[in-house]
Amino acid sequence: MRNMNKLPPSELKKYLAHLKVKPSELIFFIAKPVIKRRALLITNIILLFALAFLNFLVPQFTKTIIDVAIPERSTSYLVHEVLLMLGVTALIGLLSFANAYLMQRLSLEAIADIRLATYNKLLKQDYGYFQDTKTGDLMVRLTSDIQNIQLLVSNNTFSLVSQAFTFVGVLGFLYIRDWKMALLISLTFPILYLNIQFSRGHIREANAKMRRNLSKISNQLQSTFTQIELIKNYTTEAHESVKFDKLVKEGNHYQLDVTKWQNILSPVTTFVNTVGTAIVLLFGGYLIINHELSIGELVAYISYLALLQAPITLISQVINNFQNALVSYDHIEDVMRVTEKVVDPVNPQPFPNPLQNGISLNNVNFHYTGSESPILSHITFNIPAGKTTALVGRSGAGKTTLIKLLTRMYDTSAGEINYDTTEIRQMTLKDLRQHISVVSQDVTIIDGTIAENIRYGSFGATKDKILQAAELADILNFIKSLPQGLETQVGERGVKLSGGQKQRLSIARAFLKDAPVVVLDEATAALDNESEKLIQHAFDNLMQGRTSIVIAHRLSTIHAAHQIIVMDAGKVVEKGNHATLLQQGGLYKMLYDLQFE
Ligand SMILES: Nc1ncnc2c1ncn2[C@@H]1O[C@H](COP(=O)(O)OP(=O)(O)OP(=O)(O)O)[C@@H](O)[C@H]1O
Repeated sequence: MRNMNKLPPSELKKYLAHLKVKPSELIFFIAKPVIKRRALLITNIILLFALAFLNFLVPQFTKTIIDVAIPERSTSYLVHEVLLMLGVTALIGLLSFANAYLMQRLSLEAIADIRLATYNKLLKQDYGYFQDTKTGDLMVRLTSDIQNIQLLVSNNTFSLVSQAFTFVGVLGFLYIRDWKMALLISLTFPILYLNIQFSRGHIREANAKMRRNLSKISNQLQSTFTQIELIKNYTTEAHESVKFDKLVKEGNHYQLDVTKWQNILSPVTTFVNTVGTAIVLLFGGYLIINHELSIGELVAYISYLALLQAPITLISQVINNFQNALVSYDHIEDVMRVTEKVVDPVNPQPFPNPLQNGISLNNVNFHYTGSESPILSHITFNIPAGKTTALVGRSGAGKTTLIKLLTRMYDTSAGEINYDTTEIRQMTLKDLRQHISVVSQDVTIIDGTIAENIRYGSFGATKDKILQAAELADILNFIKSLPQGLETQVGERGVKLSGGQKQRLSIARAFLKDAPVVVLDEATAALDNESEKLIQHAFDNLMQGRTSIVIAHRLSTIHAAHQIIVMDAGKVVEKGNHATLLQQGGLYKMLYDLQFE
């Protein structure tokens, strides 16, 4: 996946000014999973230092060849030194390979820890968190943001450490040999650094704009193809063409900007590097003429110069990677620092199974975070064990919200919900939710086979159990009619399931779960009579002997409910059974009459 999350430097600066995290926190964050892999880390550090030392050694062979072997006219010494040089270079190649491979392993393993921790933290978040956060933002955190951090745990960063070591060593060596020459060379370093920073800044800016332009172009293409009927009916081809042309030209402008800065960077860098070489040649040449330096030493100095220039290029890259990682870390910390509100108790009580009395709601109030107006107020009623309670009311009355409280997707703002005598917050979320099956209107079908869909959550279930659950949910005949039966792929590419079939599949899933409490949210979408009967039959089977709460949209289906709770604008306005409520002539009767007019 292309990393879309690298900000252009102009925005990066603004972002960095408002970060909630400190650079030291990022270092600690990355260091933790890296240090945990002690063996890999130590091996990599040893390899890096060995490489730094070997790189320092190579110019010494050239020096010896020019200064000793050639003047002494010793062929054996010459061959000996050349072979040694080749051997060391081959060793450098081998160690570089091992270092790159092991470094990548360390990086991938450490980042896997961070990715998993972020994913687990997200999974633990309250249901409400996902309602309030954009899915796209969460996706970016787990992909591009993590990728930015991974760039920091890379060979570049680590080799910067070893190159810095070489840098200090070589520069120190040069200062001791000839401080004037070393000083003059050092003067070229800030120029080199500023040139790289300046040009790279422009390249990054233009690159980021180019990425945005590319995504605009792809959006324009997508909307053109999906809205082709609209375009043709309103003859807006010319209008769309002008928009497209503008985008392409904008892209060209950024592309040319990248080319311009890349082509400024490279000759300027070469020139500044050559100025360094010229200084060495001038000074070195002067020293040779005065017999203060050997030719071999001069050649070695020129090789050392390259070792001094390499970390300067690298440092600019690492600084940029660090800044990007800092922004991404801030994003990840946004997730990490959210504390869940719906949490397990310190001393949990077990779910009272089997329920003796049922579920009671005492003076329950609720409002969503951010909205002050109550969605539910003063809700008090009992849901008797082993019987069916129906919730009815106009759209928006708060029925679904009430059900979300029963499974503790949200905590009540005030009041209590008790399962027998155990208050809902005294049980662990896992224990509570394992004892409740929810069949909601928006059935979730996972991308997989029919068997996988039924088995979801009861992973150990045998094939016989799955078939039994399918039969009880009135979906077995349909499954048998499919050529691949239980192994048929549903989801994106597979069989298209009808709304009714999806509902019955989720009822089968609930049968397999076999929880003592069931919550059914009847589908509001109109189903044909046959499908409705099948679902009703499956529902009746599921409710048999269980404590059931059903949100009924079609009032014909709840004649037999033990109790009907009528809600309006977040309050319970009527309670009773079908006959008594009709007699009362209130809201229930009105809704009922409306449906059968
Ligand atoms: N996540 C949310 N944040 C803020 N308000 C919400 C949220 N979900 C629902 N609401 C509001 O809460 C009220 C009750 O909604 P709820 O879904 O509980 O009603 P309902 O009785 O189940 O309706 P329907 O029969 O149409 O499904 C509505 O006014 C709705 O706009």
